[in-house]
Amino acid sequence: PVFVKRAKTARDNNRDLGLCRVLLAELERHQDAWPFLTPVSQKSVPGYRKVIKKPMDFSTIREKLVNSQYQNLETFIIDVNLVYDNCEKFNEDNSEIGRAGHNMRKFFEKRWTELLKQT
Ligand SMILES: Cn1cc(C(=O)NCCN2CCCC2)ccc1=O
Repeated sequence: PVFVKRAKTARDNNRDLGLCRVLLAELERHQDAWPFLTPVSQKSVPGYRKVIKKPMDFSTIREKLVNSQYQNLETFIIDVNLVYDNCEKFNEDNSEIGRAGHNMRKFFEKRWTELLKQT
């Protein structure tokens, strides 16, 4: 009957750490990465500290990856998406940084789905 649970097939996570390294390297060298390479300066960007509760940037993600602070691919993807969500919250879509955020999110979505489809 339809309600009989089928055994969940776990996906093979053995390549995930390498995948995170590849993905992060591609994000860091993307031409639209410049607003996200280092933490937003809470001193020189008025309002940032108050508005953005969980700041995140590529150098912080790099630090966490190097220090084995990501449990799995999911927690890595959550941090990358936090970069883009913070950017959307703080910047107009029609602004230099707002557009860079949309471009970077699109690029990331495309690349991790491509890499995950790879056998
Ligand atoms: C993601 N984000 C970034 C900024 C920002 O100004 N980043 C510094 C960019 N500069 C580039 C060369 C030195 C620093 C402001 C708001 C925001 O949401």
